[in-house]
Amino acid sequence: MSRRGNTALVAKRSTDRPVDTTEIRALCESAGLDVVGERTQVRPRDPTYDFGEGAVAEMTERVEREDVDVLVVDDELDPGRAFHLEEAVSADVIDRTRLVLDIFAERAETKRARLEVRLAELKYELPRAEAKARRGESSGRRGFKSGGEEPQAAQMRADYKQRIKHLRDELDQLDDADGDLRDARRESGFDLVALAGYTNAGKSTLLRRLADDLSVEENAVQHDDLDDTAASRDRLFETLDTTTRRATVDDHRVLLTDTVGFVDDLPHWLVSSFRTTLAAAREADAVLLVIDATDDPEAIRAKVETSLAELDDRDGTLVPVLNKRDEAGALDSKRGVVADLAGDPVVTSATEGAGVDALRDRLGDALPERERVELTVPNSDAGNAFVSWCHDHGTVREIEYGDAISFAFEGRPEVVAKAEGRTADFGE
Ligand SMILES: Nc1nc2c(ncn2[C@@H]2O[C@H](COP(=O)(O)OP(=O)(O)OP(=O)(O)O)[C@@H](O)[C@H]2O)c(=O)[nH]1
Ligand SMILES: [Mg+2]
Repeated sequence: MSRRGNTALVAKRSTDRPVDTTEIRALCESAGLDVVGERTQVRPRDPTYDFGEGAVAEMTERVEREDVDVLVVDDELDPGRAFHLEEAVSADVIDRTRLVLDIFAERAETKRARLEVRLAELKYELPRAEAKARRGESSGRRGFKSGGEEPQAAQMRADYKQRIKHLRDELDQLDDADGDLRDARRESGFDLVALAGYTNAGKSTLLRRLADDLSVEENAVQHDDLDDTAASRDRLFETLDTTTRRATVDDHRVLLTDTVGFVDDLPHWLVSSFRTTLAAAREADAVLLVIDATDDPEAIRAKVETSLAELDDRDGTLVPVLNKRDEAGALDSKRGVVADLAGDPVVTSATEGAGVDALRDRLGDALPERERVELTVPNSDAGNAFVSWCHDHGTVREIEYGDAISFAFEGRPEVVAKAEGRTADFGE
């Protein structure tokens, strides 16, 4: 972040009372800003400043008096309003989207997350750069060229578009690679489970509860945020990169993937920049939708509705999880709200471990049906090697060794089909 300092004043305008600044303050904190005060206003959007002139004058005075570096506006500001406001208050003005982008940029660790953040930033910057170019052109250079656009502005737009296209292409390639990786994982006998839900709901904490001690992580993440620092910090968007760990659920070998949390009021183009992390959820065999039980029932309703819309075209079964029961107070109505929208939730406390066994049971039921076949192979080196392969790709039961080895094998249908194909190779 290229700001001078981190002292922030929060400003929020709304047409409805009360004007709630809880979330924008939490976002500021996540961005490392020190919020020294707030100015809220109930009124329609002002065409020049977003806020009314009186509020702007007051904010200007506070910026001066309290040495504020940044005015954080809880709204998406169009380029014109942002410019006017910045001129008026003499501080950096950051809108909600920019703030979220700053947090994303700071958290992004994998190549994918960095590309996604950069893509989102370019999409955010393009209209603002255009507005700036227009302001520059309208002051003094008007009439320089008759008709058409100023060459500089046109060139700038073309550059942005080119960079955006380039990033999209790179991300598409990563997507393809991800799809291939998911196929390979399924063929290796893993069921794929994703954790989705709003930021701060407890997804990563729950993932740690469910995961086997032994973790496999092939996600080029340099430092594993799941281990010693894992006493989960209460910051939003703690998880920006998807992280995958192994778990065992009812004999199913499972890969659990954590995803970036949803947040309200983000423009759609920003959410779509992070579509690849959502792909992990959409294409999983089961999705744990983690819901923060400390929210009030109405907030829970709104969040579950949004989450379901994001996951609308998913392939797998959805398992709702109402987490943080240790802090949530009365649960009946909250549970009812979730049950109405998404089915009866499993109630958990990820920090205390309560409900985790029940969650494993529900997850076991949600995973794809497994097939079972009876197999017989020669009791030879090749036969024994095949049995080890079966252990690695599914569940081996009722094994008997004699002249031949016979056993029951259970696994994902594609794995069972492959196993049957391989027994055919033993001839006879
Ligand atoms: N009291 C209580 N706190 C919890 C519980 N589960 C998680 N938390 C806390 O909630 C905060 C957020 O937990 P995370 O697991 O990081 O949440 P997340 O959903 O992964 O958040 P993002 O990565 O930002 O999307 C942390 O401070 C956790 O310790 C719970 O069951 N009870
Ligand atoms: Mg997380």
